[in-house]
Amino acid sequence: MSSTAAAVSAADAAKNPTRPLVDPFGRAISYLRVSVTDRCDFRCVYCMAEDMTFLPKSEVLSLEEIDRLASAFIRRGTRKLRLTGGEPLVRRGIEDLVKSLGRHLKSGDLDELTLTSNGSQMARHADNLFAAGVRRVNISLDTLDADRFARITRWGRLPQVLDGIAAARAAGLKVKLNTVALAHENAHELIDLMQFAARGGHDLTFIETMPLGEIDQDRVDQYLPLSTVRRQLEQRFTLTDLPHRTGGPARYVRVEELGLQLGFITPLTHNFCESCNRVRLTATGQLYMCLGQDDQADLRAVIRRTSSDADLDAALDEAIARKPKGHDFMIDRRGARPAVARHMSLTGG
Ligand SMILES: Nc1nc2c(ncn2[C@@H]2O[C@H](COP(=O)(O)OP(=O)(O)OP(=O)(O)O)[C@@H](O)[C@H]2O)c(=O)[nH]1
Ligand SMILES: C[S@@+](CC[C@H](N)C(=O)[O-])C[C@H]1O[C@@H](n2cnc3c(N)ncnc32)[C@H](O)[C@@H]1O
Ligand code: SF4
Ligand code: SF4
Repeated sequence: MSSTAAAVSAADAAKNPTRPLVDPFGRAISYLRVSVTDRCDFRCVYCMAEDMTFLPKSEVLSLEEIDRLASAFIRRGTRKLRLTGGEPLVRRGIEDLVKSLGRHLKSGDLDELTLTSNGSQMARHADNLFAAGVRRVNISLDTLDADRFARITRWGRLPQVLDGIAAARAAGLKVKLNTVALAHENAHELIDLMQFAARGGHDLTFIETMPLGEIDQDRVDQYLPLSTVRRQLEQRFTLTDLPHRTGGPARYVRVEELGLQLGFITPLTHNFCESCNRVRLTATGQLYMCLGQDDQADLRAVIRRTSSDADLDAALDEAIARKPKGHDFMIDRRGARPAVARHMSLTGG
């Protein structure tokens, strides 16, 4: 962006700080995903290398800084806020942050405060999340087989996650399960996962693996296109398209025979960027305008330099003006093209 354009948006922001954030393609930004930590107690094979190094704690935003940035987005039109990670529930003080952000639900400035979690720590947090106003959580579950679970997550244990899912339900939270479709691991288990979700009254979303960051395995080997999965499911089940959207990228169907709401997240076989409504804040305060691109804006530098909301508004305008049209990642038989070197855990997916 030119310095003149930046100056114009800074002046505009100062005049009208509550103006919604709209990108150059006319897409309003109403969904902020915040990675509260890049650390995790699992090492999923599609997400991280086993010897992953994490950010020094000194670089990570304090809970107050996260609150300030998230609140600025809410003031500028964010209606949905998702805390993610790494594993958000391993961040010390996470319950205080959720409680504090819950004030925006009470004031009506936010429609949804939610979390994406691996479920390992959910059992001890579920009641407090509900009390803070969270009503829905997404929990990752790639398999129901304990050995396979240990192989995929490397450090995770299935019973702990199943307990977490049950505790979330018992606390009154609606659960959406996230399953990354993996060619040689869970391809033959997807229907079992659908039946498990239907029995528990959970929604379920299948996700195509995306080429972000170096991992120890070959992504081409892992990749299972969801267009193939959907065709196979259609031979056995009646899938009715649902208009219902959550503000996230999933397209939903109802699996009539199971009474299940099933989502497909298909960045590779069916790009959904044209209706993108979201940006991502990392634990160090970098704002990524697109999951599949490298460009970022350093919001930590802004809030550590000034307490002025007008300056922060100007920085948000400048960042959103740079939001790209979409991602460039690709996986096919010829290989995988990682558009970005960073791992999913840095931006929280
Ligand atoms: N390519 C792409 N993938 C995304 C985007 N947003 C979320 N995902 C992926 O979708 C998967 C599930 O993400 P979740 O954290 O459960 O969030 P969600 O799908 O927005 O959640 P809902 O609110 O339940 O719709 C993860 O693998 C994310 O990386 C996006 O903007 N682009
Ligand atoms: C990065 S994790 C962070 C939250 C939490 N640790 C969890 O696993 O749910 C968010 C989501 O991204 C998914 N994910 C991680 N790496 C991915 C990849 N390379 N491609 C597609 N989805 C991925 C995970 O399965 C999870 O559903
Ligand atoms: S997908 Fe989630 S649980 Fe698995 S390693 Fe990545 S951040 Fe951790
Ligand atoms: S890949 Fe980028 S543009 Fe596409 S939906 Fe995700 S964040 Fe939006």
